[in-house]
Amino acid sequence: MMGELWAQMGSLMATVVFMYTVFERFVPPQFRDRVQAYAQKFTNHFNPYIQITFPEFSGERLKKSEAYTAIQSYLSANSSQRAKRLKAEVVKDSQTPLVLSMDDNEEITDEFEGVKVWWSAKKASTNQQRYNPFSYYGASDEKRYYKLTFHKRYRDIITVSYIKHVLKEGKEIELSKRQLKLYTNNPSSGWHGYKQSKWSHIVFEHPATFETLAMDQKKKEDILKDLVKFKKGKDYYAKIGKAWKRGYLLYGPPGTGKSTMIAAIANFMNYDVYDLELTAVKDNTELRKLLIETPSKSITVIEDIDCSLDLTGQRKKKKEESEDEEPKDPMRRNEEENSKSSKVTLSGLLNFIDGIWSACGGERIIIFTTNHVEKLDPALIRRGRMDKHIEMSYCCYEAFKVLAKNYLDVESHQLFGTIRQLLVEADMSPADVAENLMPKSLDEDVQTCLQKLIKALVEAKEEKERKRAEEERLMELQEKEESTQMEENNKEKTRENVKENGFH
Ligand SMILES: Nc1ncnc2c1ncn2[C@@H]1O[C@H](COP(=O)(O)OP(=O)(O)OP(=O)(O)O)[C@@H](O)[C@H]1O
Ligand SMILES: [Mg+2]
Repeated sequence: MMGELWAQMGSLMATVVFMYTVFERFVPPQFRDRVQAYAQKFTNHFNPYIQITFPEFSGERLKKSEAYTAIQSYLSANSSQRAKRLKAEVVKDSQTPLVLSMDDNEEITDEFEGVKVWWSAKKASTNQQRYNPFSYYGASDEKRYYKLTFHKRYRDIITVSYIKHVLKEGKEIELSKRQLKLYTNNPSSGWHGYKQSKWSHIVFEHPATFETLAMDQKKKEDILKDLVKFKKGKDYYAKIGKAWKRGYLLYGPPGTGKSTMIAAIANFMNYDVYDLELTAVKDNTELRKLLIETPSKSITVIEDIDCSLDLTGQRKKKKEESEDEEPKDPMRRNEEENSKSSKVTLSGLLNFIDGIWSACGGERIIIFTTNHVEKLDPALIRRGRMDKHIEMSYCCYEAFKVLAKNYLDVESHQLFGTIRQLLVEADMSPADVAENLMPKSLDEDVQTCLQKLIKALVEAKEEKERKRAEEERLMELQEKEESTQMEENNKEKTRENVKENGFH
């Protein structure tokens, strides 16, 4: 039986070799293309399978194809179990340094809605014999590509749904595996020249997560729900005709976890962070250039927005000017306007966030933080612009319990009751609570750390009471002064009346 099969294969091979020799010998080169095309047509007529290739490099400038990379990730996720020959590569910017993918000429099968397809990784050498120093494929001029084969009966399902599904999943796998980055803006003096760019980055490795973030549980769940809704909201935002972006304003006293929350959001969403230092931005034009370079799936952060700029200045100045009775010297006015236009302004920032920026790529989050929400211009924080205002407050009992679990690995203790009471009476930031909870030496046990915190809380409570008493004293003093002043004014008025009317 086997012998017969070998004999048949041998004669088939011989026929192929014979036909190839005839083709090379007798068909003149100018007709070879045409003969090949006819032969292809002939075989296609009987071949029920369709093949699609996805080359590694495409386009005129031979850019690495996004589709190829996405397919590679998609296939890698499965091929390490299914393919027998694997290729191990060290991939830059990935959480797992060694990535396994199917080796050249290896084939695996996949199934989609009951349809079977075949994927193979191929490598072809180009005809270029000469060494080409500008080649994208390296000295050997090898072209790699993936080949997808399926039955022509399933043409629609594969070309319409399956390929879309592969690319989407591949991209998601890529994103979940990549290392997050923290970008900071370079001063514009360094924007030009070789290899200079507007943003510099380092690997973002902040360990903060929503589990370790100490805050009111309900508030935390609320934020998480909001983020999940945003992540899945592509179609929803398109339906309502709104740009797919979300603005958060985090406000609260120092050390209450605003920056920690940003890190937790980045880790949860798997987004890069673009930390925009406004004081290093010269004017609105520069601001636009920086913002336009932030990609989708990113968080743009502007910390301490109240300190970065006098964002309310412009509006106030305008008002003061209109109240000014004397018109200004035109030269001075010109100078002032020039200096104004060469700065980053509130309106420049807002116009850009609301306008063009929203149109260039979705899935972006912008976060402002401030210690003084009351100082911000209402225009900056109105709804629609900053979708969610999140107050990060002094440590409450629930937040303390998270910190005690994080720092001391305890969930209950007899001192918790005292601490609960003191947290209501004293104002202490989670940063200070954490600092007191952290054991400073090996012989500091849970009891010692909790007592340390109680002592600090008692001091904070006394300090708060002292401050309140001082404020009350000042208020009383001010009220007294005002009433004396009013009495004086009344007396003055009576004296004037007496003078004018001439009677007592
Ligand atoms: N809510 C919190 N949960 C967990 N850790 C916290 C929290 N708040 C503060 N911390 C701890 O305190 C440190 C300082 O907190 P963070 O920098 O997030 O405060 P912030 O609100 O951004 O302060 P600032 O207003 O000064 O920028 C963090 O490194 C973290 O360890
Ligand atoms: Mg901060």
